[in-house]
Amino acid sequence: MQTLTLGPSGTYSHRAAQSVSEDIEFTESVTEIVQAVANGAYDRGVIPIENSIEGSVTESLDALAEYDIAVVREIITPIRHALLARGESFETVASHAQALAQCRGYLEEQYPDVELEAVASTARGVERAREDDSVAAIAHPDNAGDLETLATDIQDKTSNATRFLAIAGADERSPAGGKTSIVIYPNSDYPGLLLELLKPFAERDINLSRLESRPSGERLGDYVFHVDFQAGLYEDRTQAALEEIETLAENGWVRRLGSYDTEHVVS
Ligand SMILES: O=C(O)C(=O)C[C@]1(C(=O)O)C=C[C@@H](O)C=C1
Repeated sequence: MQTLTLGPSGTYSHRAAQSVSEDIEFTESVTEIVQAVANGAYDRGVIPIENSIEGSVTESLDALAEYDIAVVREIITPIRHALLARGESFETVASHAQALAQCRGYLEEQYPDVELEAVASTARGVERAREDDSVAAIAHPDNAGDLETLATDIQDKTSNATRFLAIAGADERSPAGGKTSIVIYPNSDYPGLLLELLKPFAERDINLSRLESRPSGERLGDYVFHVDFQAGLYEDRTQAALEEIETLAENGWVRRLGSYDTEHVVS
């Protein structure tokens, strides 16, 4: 299965994608991954969606609201960062913005004067450190190669974990699975709207595992809601809840991304 994920080789996305396929290619944009799967250029994509310290990967959420794809699996993996460099004297730390944020406390305490450089991925940061001895990288320790591992486990919490989604073409959307993701764009605004959108789940005892709002981009204060819940699309209660939500969102749209199961990858 041809799979596209965030590169270059050695990213955490790459590690998660290895549980999906052996045939992996790379790009340095999450939006491009979703786009390439939506237009059929790849069978699968693996994208980071949420981190336990830093929260949403907003580019991923926005791409899921924009392109018609299916979510077919959720992959949760612990994230343990190392500090890698050609030597001990460096002036800049390069990594993915999420990784820099996950190590904020460590960096402020140990290296208060370094500059932080956000790059497309952790593995791209490693390439920067390889090219330039004034740059250190934050990445998975397996990326060290000829670099020195100056510190390990530098994330601010040992429980640091990221949730990835495996995505496929819309024709592979499945009703089966213990979890479902949907995106709601009500395109209206009145007191109690969000309460009304959530009631159909509460009334059927469907547990929400996540609710995130993102700007619709249409006008200030107008939102798209990303909702994950612990039930499958195959269940009657899910279908009934979604029918009610579709009626409430008749000025906008509801996208059913699909049902899926969770895999925990420890690597
Ligand atoms: O840069 C990487 O290695 C990625 O796979 C991206 C990413 C992210 O976007 O959250 C994935 C896991 C970690 O949380 C840090 C970075």
